[in-house]
Amino acid sequence: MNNSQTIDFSISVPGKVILHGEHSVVYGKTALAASVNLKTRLKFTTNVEEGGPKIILDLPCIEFNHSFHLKDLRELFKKQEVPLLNDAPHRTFSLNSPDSINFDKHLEIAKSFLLSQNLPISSSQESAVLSFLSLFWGMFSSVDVPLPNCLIKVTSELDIGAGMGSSTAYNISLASAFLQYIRRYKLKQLSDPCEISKQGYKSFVYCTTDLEKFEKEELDLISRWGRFGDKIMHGNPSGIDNAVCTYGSVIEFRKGTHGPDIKIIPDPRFLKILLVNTKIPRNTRKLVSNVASFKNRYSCIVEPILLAMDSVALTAAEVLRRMSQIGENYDPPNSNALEETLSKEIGKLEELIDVNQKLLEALGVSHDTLEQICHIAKSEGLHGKLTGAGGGGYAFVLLPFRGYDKQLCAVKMSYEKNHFPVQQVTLGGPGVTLIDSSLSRTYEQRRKSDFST
Ligand SMILES: Nc1ncnc2c1ncn2[C@@H]1O[C@H](COP(=O)(O)OP(=O)(O)OP(=O)(O)O)[C@@H](O)[C@H]1O
Ligand SMILES: C[C@@](O)(CCO)CC(=O)[O-]
Repeated sequence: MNNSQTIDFSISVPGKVILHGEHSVVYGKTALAASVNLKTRLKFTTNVEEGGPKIILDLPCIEFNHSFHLKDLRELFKKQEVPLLNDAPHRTFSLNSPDSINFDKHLEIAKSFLLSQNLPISSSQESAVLSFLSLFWGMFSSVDVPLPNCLIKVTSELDIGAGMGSSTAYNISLASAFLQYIRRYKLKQLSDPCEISKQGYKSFVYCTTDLEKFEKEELDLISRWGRFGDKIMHGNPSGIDNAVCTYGSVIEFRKGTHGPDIKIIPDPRFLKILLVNTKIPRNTRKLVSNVASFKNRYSCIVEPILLAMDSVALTAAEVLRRMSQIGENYDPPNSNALEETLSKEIGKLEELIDVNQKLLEALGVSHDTLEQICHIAKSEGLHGKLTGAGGGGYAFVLLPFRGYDKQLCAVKMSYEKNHFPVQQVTLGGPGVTLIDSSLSRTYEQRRKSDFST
């Protein structure tokens, strides 16, 4: 690849809704989450001119725009190697080993770099920029690829800080963009294995067959780096958010000592929800730490609550699997019996939603406003619960299989009267999606020159 050739591409990443298992997933219990049709989008363009090589980071959602000069970033790379756990040597590190980074030290160095930039910055901007710097430094330090002179712009349809995974979608979009740039720069011959590590680092032989999409192993890598970025906002995230934003669809997730156990449930096409925004800001890290301290103080009470949450998630996963199967055979108008079964299955999901909301309340992560929203749903025969870390943010209300127009209209009116914004969303759908327009152009040029010779 020629250095002066422009690379531009877009990445889109969905937000997420946790259906069951928020908080209990942190303690190794099962959780269920789905992607939503609201996205974060990243636009990456190389070769920005004016004022020397730099990376322009444009984040309109949090009103941040700054140019980082490449010479400053190069200094950071030269002065300091990425710190590894147990002071392991750098020959043990590659792009494939985000988990071997000493995160606290890494973050400390990124913070002092940010301080040296002398930027007036809010706490939300600080988290986003630290994620950018940490991912950038972590992902580029071991690879034999020059730093990109580029513009990175991230926009989003997701509300920020409300439990819809905006931070994860942001981190996953950055990790995907850095990986795409590295692939575009390094992989000249598709399908040929290529060493991408610099000398002095652990060998990482990379191979891909398609630069216009990410393969399973590449998605796994993106998800692991996304979780690395999430640590800045969340402390020690369970990994469910990065998994669902990366792979999309509906996933059953459980943490494990050797990586998470992730089962993808084929899109249960009849799942529709109404998202209701409390407009109450909350902080995921704080809520997770409140539950930890509650559990420390009352382990014998909290443990059974977490166990009950596990059973709720496992039972709901079985219901969703049955719904997916029904979906495969569904052929209206000849499916009366299937429709009856579907309504019954959705009825079970409603019961599980009610149980879980009570359990979350007992854990101390609900809020009067979230309960008011669930109460309004109940008054119209519908069922809702908080989603994500709780304490504010969003609740969701499950919509029945059909015939819910009157109820929907009534709850929407009540929510609007109480100034809670609502949005109807579809669950499931794709995870990270890549559109590389410069690649299509390159192929087009290649095709043209093939014809002319
Ligand atoms: N589009 C974006 N542009 C820049 N920064 C973003 C963007 N989306 C999220 N962020 C960063 O993520 C932070 C919000 O993270 P937080 O975990 O509190 O909320 P969330 O991800 O929306 O909710 P949850 O993690 O519970 O699903 C913001 O303060 C900002 O630093
Ligand atoms: C509250 C929590 O369970 C979900 C946040 O989206 C935290 C986590 O899983 O890391």
